[in-house]
Amino acid sequence: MAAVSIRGLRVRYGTAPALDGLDLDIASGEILVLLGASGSGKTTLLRVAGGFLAPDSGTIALDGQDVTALPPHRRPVNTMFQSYALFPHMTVAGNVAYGLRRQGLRGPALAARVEELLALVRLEGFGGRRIQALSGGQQQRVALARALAPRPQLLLLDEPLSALDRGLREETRADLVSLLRRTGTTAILVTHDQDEALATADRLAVLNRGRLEQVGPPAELYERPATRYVASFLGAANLLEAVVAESGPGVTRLRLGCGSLVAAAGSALAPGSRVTLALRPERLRLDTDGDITTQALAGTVTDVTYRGSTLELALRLADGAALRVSRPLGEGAGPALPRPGDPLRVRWSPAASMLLTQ
Ligand SMILES: Nc1ncnc2c1ncn2[C@@H]1O[C@H](COP(=O)(O)OP(=O)(O)OP(=O)(O)O)[C@@H](O)[C@H]1O
Repeated sequence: MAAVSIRGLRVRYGTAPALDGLDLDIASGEILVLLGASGSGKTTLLRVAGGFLAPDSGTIALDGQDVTALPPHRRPVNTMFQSYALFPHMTVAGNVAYGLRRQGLRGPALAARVEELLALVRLEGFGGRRIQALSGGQQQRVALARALAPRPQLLLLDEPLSALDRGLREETRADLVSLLRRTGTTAILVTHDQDEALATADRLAVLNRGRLEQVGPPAELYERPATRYVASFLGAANLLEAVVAESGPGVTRLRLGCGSLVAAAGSALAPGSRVTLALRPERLRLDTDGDITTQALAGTVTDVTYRGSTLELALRLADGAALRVSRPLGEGAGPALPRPGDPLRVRWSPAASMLLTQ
């Protein structure tokens, strides 16, 4: 279980940089989740960390020891691939034992360690099974046991749950986190799934074009995104262009494209400067909710989607800008649902406004 220190990592394929001078520190035992659009450099970072790709420049160190030049089998890092890459002709025990044999473990010590690992992933008694005779979830656990077998100081997980169907994903995700915690494993996990990222990460790192846009605990990135990319990538966000009308202590007044003047928490922006106001759909309320928020925008309903636990509304504002609203549906919410064409006012508190300048 090592602390990881990545400094100035650069990788180029041809001319375009896949990693563009990346710095990242990961604490010992931490689960860092990498999130980013397709092509942002996530796989490239895992390949460099695993030793499968040499960076053009930069270093990666584990507990202060530079491992940048070490080949994959010489560094205390293991990768669990999206495809699991299990050996289909071997048994479950054979797969788990593979890396241990390469480390020189034999006989009863090897058998005991394999049993220990199978117990860890709740597959006791499955050692003699063929890989093809396992469910997807069980194969995932074999792959995890095999990856953890040599006690790697850093575990790299590339979309570890993507092969599982939805029902199994949440259960397996919780198992995976508990296993990483129990073994104290430092992990970098790549996922495309935002919910999974928010639920799994100690810290999230959002990559955009080979650079880190923001790194921090999930709630911090969700509540205080630093950039438009992070705001729109992590959860849904309405992004409204605005001009700063005035900026006083703790509060900024903005003129939106639809002409409305609204207040947002935060200050120290020059009047006249262009900003983006980001609003989470679930932080918007309907006028009919009758609460104490201070400002409203008028729009027309363009689309209504009933999701059982929530109602998703699409609105169009006076200037044509679209606004998404998500409201929880409680008891008896059925009869009075808004309909396309209805005029509707949405309210929100200044504290729910996220002001973005980049
Ligand atoms: N072997 C390669 N040769 C040339 N370009 C590559 C190669 N591998 C990746 N790239 C490019 O490098 C950039 C980063 O790719 P990478 O696979 O790291 O992204 P990613 O974030 O993992 O994407 P995805 O989510 O689609 O897996 C992309 O622009 C990609 O096209």
